[in-house]
Amino acid sequence: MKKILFIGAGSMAEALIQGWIKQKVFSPQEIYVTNRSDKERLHFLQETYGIHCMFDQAIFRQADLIILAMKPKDAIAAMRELKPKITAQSAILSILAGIGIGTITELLGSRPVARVMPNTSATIGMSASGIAFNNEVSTAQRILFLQLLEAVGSVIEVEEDQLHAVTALSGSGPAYIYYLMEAFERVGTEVGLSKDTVRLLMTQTLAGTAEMLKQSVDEPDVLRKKVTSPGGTTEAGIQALEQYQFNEAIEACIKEAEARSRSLANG
Ligand SMILES: NC(=O)C1=CN([C@@H]2O[C@H](COP(=O)(O)OP(=O)(O)OC[C@H]3O[C@@H](n4cnc5c(N)ncnc54)[C@H](OP(=O)(O)O)[C@@H]3O)[C@@H](O)[C@H]2O)C=CC1
Ligand SMILES: O=C(O)[C@@H]1CCC=N1
Repeated sequence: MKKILFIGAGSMAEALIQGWIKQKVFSPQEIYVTNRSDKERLHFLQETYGIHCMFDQAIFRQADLIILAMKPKDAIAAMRELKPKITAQSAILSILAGIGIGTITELLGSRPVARVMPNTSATIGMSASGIAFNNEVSTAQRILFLQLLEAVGSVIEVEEDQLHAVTALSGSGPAYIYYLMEAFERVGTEVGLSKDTVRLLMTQTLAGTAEMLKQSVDEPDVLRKKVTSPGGTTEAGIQALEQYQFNEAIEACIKEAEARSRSLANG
């Protein structure tokens, strides 16, 4: 029986807990969760998933794996608080945006650390995660960390510095798509459809488009041109996107998010 300890009980901790329980990676009895002060939240998680939220402090010393899942702005204080409670035997899996492995080992001592950037689709086993390791991670631990992320979606190993870009793209990515869906629903209803119909049409369109990109040998621009008839509706739509500087907006979006990830390391 393993002891998996989450420090932080927010939306991303819940996504991983849900995913790991659903995929039977860990049983609820193996999962321990703590936060700063929100008792109601812990009660909810305990009732919903059957995990441990009120437990003996000895668990801190016995944890096989500790997951850092607080906001980056709270991370330094949380790690300072954590250090005296834990032993050298616990490995760390950090999902903190921006905060480097060097900072983590500086505060928690030299130990195996996997720095991961998942996304909230881990809830349904569809996360796209990036991962980087420090040199303390053994081959067996590396395989185990990869399995943990594969259980909740796909995972790709990157250089640690590239995790800022991963954060800007796939970490934040679900929010961009939800924002896009909000716009589709708003405008779709203006042009005569019900919100439910727009949701049905556009979720299937997003899923179908993603699957085409996965299965096709063609680049996105080739696939786009196959949709775009000369003088047709798509051409009119794309011209409007260009007129409203779609490319500039996307460039600013990703670069601002990447820069923010880098700046989160500095508090
Ligand atoms: N949300 C997302 O889509 C993604 C988030 N991440 C990363 O995951 C991390 C968590 O994000 P998210 O789940 O959205 O955050 P939330 O704000 O939902 O949750 C943060 C949690 O951290 C707890 N916390 C704060 N300080 C401490 C402390 N000193 N000791 C113990 N627990 C503490 C909070 O407790 P309390 O409520 O009691 O204050 C809360 O349970 C962030 O670092 C973020 O960058 C990564 C990928 C995607
Ligand atoms: O917004 C954030 O900072 C976190 C990191 C990626 C998704 N959410």
